[in-house]
Amino acid sequence: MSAMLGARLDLASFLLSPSPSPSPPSSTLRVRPSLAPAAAAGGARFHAPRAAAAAATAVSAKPAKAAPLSADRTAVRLGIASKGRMSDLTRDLLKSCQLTVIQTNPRQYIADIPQMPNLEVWLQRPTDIVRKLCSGDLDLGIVGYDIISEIGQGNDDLVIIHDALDFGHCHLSLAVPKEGIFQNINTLEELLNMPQWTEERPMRVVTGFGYVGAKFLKEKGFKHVSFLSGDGALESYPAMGMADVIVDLVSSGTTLHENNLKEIEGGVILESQAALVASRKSLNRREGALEISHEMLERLEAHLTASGKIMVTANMRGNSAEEVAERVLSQPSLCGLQGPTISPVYCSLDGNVAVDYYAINIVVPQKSLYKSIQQLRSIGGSGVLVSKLTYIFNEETPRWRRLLSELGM
Ligand SMILES: Nc1ncnc2c1ncn2[C@@H]1O[C@H](COP(=O)(O)OP(=O)(O)OP(=O)(O)O)[C@@H](O)[C@H]1O
Ligand SMILES: O=P(O)(O)OC[C@H]1O[C@H](OP(=O)(O)OP(=O)(O)O)[C@H](O)[C@@H]1O
Ligand SMILES: [Mg+2]
Repeated sequence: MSAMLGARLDLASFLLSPSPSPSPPSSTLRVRPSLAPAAAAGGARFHAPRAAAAAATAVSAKPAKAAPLSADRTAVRLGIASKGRMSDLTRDLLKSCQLTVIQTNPRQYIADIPQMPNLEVWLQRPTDIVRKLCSGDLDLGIVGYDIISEIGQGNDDLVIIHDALDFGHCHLSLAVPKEGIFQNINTLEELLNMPQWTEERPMRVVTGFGYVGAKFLKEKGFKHVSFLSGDGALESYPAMGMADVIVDLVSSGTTLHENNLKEIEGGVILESQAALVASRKSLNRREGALEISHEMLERLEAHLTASGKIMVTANMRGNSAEEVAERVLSQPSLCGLQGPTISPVYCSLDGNVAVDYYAINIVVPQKSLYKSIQQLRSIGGSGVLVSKLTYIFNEETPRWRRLLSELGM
């Protein structure tokens, strides 16, 4: 399902901007960490989540405030998901960066990455990873941006190092039943203006995202709303009569569809994918944390830049490298990352060294492989070799420069 147009959080601007702007744009989440979900929602008629209010309170009671840096450990700590869909995907990504996580027993919660001897890997629930970054018990973490937003509550100590690890793609969305009083409700505006919502009978929202959900609805002008917190199978709540609408994660849209629910225009609260996040305090003060972050960022960027790209090598007859280059550059699919690399192929001819052929190297997107081969052939290319790329290291990554400037370095 394609994400609907609506207010979205801009991944790059959240948490990475140096300081809260005096009047943040409505699409940017930036909230004082001390606000409890209900308080963040504002107004007496915004009722706090009921069932799991305790969990929400626990988060706000210990607002995501940075604890003093613990001096009694020297290792840098990375938190990754211990179970669930993010767990294997995180390990797979690290493995692709030659950072294989070694866990001696699947029930052990500590593991290591041999290439990074000063790094401890802790296997934790995603929500706990964010809490422990805020409390100073972890230095780095890989979790979904949704969880960073919900649990981090705009805590300034959280800094996103890489905001697009290219897995765990989903969006947090408000969805309503397809039928009944919602039959003709297709936009957030229409939902807001429904006469049904009053102080006595607020719109009941079930969600695991009490903080972000309440903040969104408040910003959109909803006044009569009550929240019920649930951990899973939220799509069943409207049919059970326990909630009117839901705020939950969506990726394929199948769960909504199968439970007779629909998304509405303007109802997308945030877009999410896995991110590498750190504690600012750790990066500034824990020995080795910044160096490890740099190496991880470099490896991640190089791997993610290379994924989906291939290297094509071919030979081509020609009078000069320039002439061959002109032929190659005349083809739209053969321009490569920064133009083709063309080198002479030297051969021995009657006892002399001669150049009859040139070798061409180009990096092209995997999806345009066949088109590239056709174009190479059409300009006289032969002996085409295709190889997978593991890494593409560009110059210093902009994300690293942004991180340093965010840290005031
Ligand atoms: N349907 C989905 N598609 C893609 N990513 C998702 C989806 N649902 C959740 N995610 C991402 O995965 C993260 C972990 O999800 P969640 O905490 O629900 O774990 P899980 O894998 O479903 O395991 P469980 O719910 O059984 O604990 C979320 O924070 C989000 O970033
Ligand atoms: O759009 P879809 O591809 O259908 O995915 C959306 C579903 O995925 C997540 O649930 P999950 O699978 O984590 O189950 P849970 O509620 O038990 O955690 C989310 O809470 C939705 O229910
Ligand atoms: Mg789940």
